[in-house]
Amino acid sequence: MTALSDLILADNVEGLDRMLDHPFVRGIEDGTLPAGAYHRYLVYEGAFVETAIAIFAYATAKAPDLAAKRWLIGVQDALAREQMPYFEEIFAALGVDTGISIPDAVRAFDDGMLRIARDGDFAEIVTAMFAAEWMYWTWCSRAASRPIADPHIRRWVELHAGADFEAQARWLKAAIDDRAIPADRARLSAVFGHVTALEIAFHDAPLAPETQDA
Ligand SMILES: Cc1ncc(CO)c(N)n1
Repeated sequence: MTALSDLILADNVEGLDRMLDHPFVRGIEDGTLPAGAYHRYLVYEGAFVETAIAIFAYATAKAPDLAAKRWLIGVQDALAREQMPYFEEIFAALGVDTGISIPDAVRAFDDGMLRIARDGDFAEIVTAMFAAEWMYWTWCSRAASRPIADPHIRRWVELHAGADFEAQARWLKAAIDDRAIPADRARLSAVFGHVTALEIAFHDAPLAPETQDA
C-alpha cells in the first residue's frame, strides 16, 4: 500500500516540480544567483527560522505523545542553537543590511505557516513542515552535487542536504504516516499545496525586490 505521505507528494507533484525548477534554485545550482538576491533571501530566511521555532513549539504543544514531543524539542533546539548562529555569523561577515523591508510574499509565507501552526491540528502542522523541509532537502541534495563556488551558499546547501536535516524531513514524513489516516488525504494535500504555493512566492521575492516591496 502506498504510504499516505507519498500520496500527498503525488497529489502535489506539479507544485513541487515548479519549486524544484524555480529560478532561485536554478540560480544557486548554476552559480548565477546575484549576491544581492542571496543577501535579501538570507534576511527573509533569518526571520523565518525564528517563525519556525514558534511553529515547532505549537507542534510540541499539540503532539499526541512524549516521543514526538521529545523529537520536536530537539528540532527547536537545533534551530535556535545551530541555524540562528549561521545567520548571525553571515550577516556580520558579509555586512548584510538586515534592515531592508520585508516583501508581502515573505510576510504571507510567515503568516500562513504560523496560522497553520496556531489553528491547525498536529497532522496539519506536521504536513506544513513536511512540505517545507522535504522540498528543501530535495533541491539542496541535488544542488550539493554541483560545484558551488560561494562558501556561504555551499554551507547553506550542505546544511539542508546533510544527514541531520534529512532525518528531520523523514521524521515529518513518518509522523504523517503514523498519526494520520487515509481519510485525511484531501485535507492534508490541500495544506501541502498551500504551503508549496507560499514557498514559490517566497522565493520569487528576493529575485525581484523592486516589484515586491510595498
Ligand atoms: C522558506 C523556507 N522554506 C523551507 C525551509 C526548510 O526548512 C526553509 N529553511 N526556508
